[in-house]
Amino acid sequence: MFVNFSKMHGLGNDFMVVDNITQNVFLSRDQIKKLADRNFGVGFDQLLMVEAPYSPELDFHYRIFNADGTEVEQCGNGARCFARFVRMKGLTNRHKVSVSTKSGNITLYSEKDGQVTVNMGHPQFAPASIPFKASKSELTYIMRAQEHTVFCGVVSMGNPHCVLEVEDIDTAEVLTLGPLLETHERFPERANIGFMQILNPEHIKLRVWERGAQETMACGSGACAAVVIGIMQKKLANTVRVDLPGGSLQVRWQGEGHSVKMTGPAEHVFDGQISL
Ligand SMILES: N[C@H](CCC[C@H](N)C(=O)O)C(=O)O
Repeated sequence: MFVNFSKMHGLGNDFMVVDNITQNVFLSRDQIKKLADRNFGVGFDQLLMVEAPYSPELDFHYRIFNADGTEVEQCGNGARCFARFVRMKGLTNRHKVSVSTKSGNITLYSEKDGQVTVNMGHPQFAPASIPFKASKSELTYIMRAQEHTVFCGVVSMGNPHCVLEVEDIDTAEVLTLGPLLETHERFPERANIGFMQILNPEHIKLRVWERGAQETMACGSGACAAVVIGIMQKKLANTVRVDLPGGSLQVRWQGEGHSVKMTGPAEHVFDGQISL
């Protein structure tokens, strides 16, 4: 079986994007893990599948698989690349597309300057919606992992996020605390772990240890989660610049009852074909 794909990235968070409308591709978890391998496969953080919509009022269905082969509910950087891919491949000529994901519907807007804005939907805080083991919803939780005790915010952007505030992003213990918290027993579906340094209410720095992909150059849903947590803790304004190792995103949120908007680039690197 041959699979045609595009290699794309959002600020270095990189993707293998497959048109599963004009192709009929089924990949097992093991095949996805092999394709994700940066030495023996294509190499990517996530695999994105473009599929036909499940209902007439939507334009596409959007499936996301982490490098470890697990299917997940949301990928913000991937959504921007999805928007560029469907126009680039002639699957639509619309600047605004509505797509369903495992966790709900999102809307993608291809801007004239080449950037893409994603309406990421409403953040969810109820522990059961994350999912997260807690008796009630709190602004800040205490988490213990081995010898570490940390204070964090927890939110779902469709996918689960745990956000810690740190003094200095460059010395944050991302590689030790990240995996410990990703697999913490209080996260039954695991979680993405964000390390946020607040420079001022309109500007943060962020590193993310991603569930199923380790530390990535950028995490779109993680940027939204960090801004939402910062706003809930009354430390951030409603429009924030988020500097990630791979570049910057703009995240906007007017508060509870509103959806989160994220704007940033989406780059096409090359097209390829792989035989399986
Ligand atoms: N690792 C995430 C999926 C990809 C999210 C990230 N690449 C983004 O841009 O939002 C998870 O397991 O929920």
